[in-house]
Amino acid sequence: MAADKLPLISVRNLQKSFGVTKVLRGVNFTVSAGQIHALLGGNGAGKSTMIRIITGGIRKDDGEISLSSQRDTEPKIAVVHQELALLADLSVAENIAIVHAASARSFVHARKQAEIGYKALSLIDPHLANTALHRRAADLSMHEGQIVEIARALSTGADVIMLDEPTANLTAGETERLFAVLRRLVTETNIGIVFVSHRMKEIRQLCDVCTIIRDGMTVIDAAPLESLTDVEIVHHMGQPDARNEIPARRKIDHADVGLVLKGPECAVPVLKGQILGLAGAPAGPSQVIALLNGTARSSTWVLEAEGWPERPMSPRQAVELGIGYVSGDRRSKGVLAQLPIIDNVLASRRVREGRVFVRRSERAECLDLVQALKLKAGSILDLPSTLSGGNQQKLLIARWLGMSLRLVVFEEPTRGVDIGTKRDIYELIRRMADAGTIVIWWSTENVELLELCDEILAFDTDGQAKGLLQSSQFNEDALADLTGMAA
Ligand SMILES: Nc1ncnc2c1ncn2[C@@H]1O[C@H](COP(=O)(O)OP(=O)(O)OP(=O)(O)O)[C@@H](O)[C@H]1O
Repeated sequence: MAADKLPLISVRNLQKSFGVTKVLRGVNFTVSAGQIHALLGGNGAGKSTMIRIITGGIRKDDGEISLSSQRDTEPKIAVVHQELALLADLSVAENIAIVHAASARSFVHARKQAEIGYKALSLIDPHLANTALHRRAADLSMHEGQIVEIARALSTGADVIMLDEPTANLTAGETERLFAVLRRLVTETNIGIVFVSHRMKEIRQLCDVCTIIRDGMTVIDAAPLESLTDVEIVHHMGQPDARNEIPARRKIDHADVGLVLKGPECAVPVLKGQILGLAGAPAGPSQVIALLNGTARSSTWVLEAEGWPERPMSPRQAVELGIGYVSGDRRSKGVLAQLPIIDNVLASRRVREGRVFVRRSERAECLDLVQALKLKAGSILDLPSTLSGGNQQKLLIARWLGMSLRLVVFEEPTRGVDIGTKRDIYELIRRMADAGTIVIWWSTENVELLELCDEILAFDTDGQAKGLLQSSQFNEDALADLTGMAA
């Protein structure tokens, strides 16, 4: 067998149940050396469960797994999960170096840690490499944490690196750099890479082959990507309607200004029912978002809207004013991990209406919302941790569905969401806007902003607002230029 085709991971007929739910029903998966392998499937198909079994996080019920290395060492697999897994009290350098086990102890080794951290980080973010090595992981933004985790995985010297939705939260420029590094690693060191993503454009840009899992079974096994069209891929994933067009927009009344966002040297009027996209690195959009969701303690941005203060003083006040917010950081700012799905879904209604006692009708109310989003859950009394990543994201959106809101703020709402569900979410966003709600939406996926928004406010990497694009001026290059991310 040619060295570059050596199977590094070989999974045959993998089976796994959680209680009575059979999640994996015969998964085959082969990752070869020198290959970037797209692992595809709808939300809840079983991708993360398989990864957790391969890496020893949970036990299989049945099936064969064999791992090989190209060196004379134990095979090593590094994973970047959808949810960040940094040790909050350790520094960035310590977090990166910790995977190099024996070197994480003495003073000399502390210097070594900084060296390892610097080398790893400068692969994708030279600025972070120069500034963040000694910061505590707890003080990093989600975006910075994501970069640190990826850098850590890249620095392990693993035979296979698995990346689960790594580009959510990365800007276009960072994604470009990451892809270049991955390609270089594969060419120079002949490792295998597994890329789990729902972003078709990126999959095509980066990957050589794909495996598609549907309802816990492999339906396409390591096929070259060029042998499948997008429509075929989506069809194999069991999402026949995924390429439906989003219905045309209702006409917006241009005299009907709902609020004005006032920033340093700019004022952006936003019409009722308008979808305003925020594009660019998080520095700028996160200031606007913090202003709107009531978490900004001081801000260079203020609001001007009838009956509203310049700045909501707390998240509670924001909800009471009729402002909804879907956080991009679902683990620490979104999902209420200790409460069942029903409480998670109904949380904002309860805050808004000051409900203290749980109403009997709430069960039906929750089931309606779960159904409207096709949220795949065993029972609404289960904890959110039993949901797949994409379904946890739907849970956060369900929270605001059907509520009468003046404004809703979305932060990467399609993060980890499969292609079919993305279209459902786009439609929901459109419907909210058509009902007169202002939608403010930050996404790092410029393509979706260009498809759905009426206007896009672009920020450069330093957080300065650089321009407001009207829909007639929309194109990818203009947006890349304004956000300072032209390739
Ligand atoms: N501990 C658990 N208990 C019960 N069910 C679980 C548990 N972990 C996962 N599941 C279920 O297993 C199914 C597969 O989940 P998994 O996370 O593997 O999907 P996925 O393909 O990675 O989806 P996504 O694209 O949304 O991340 C889901 O329906 C999920 O609800």
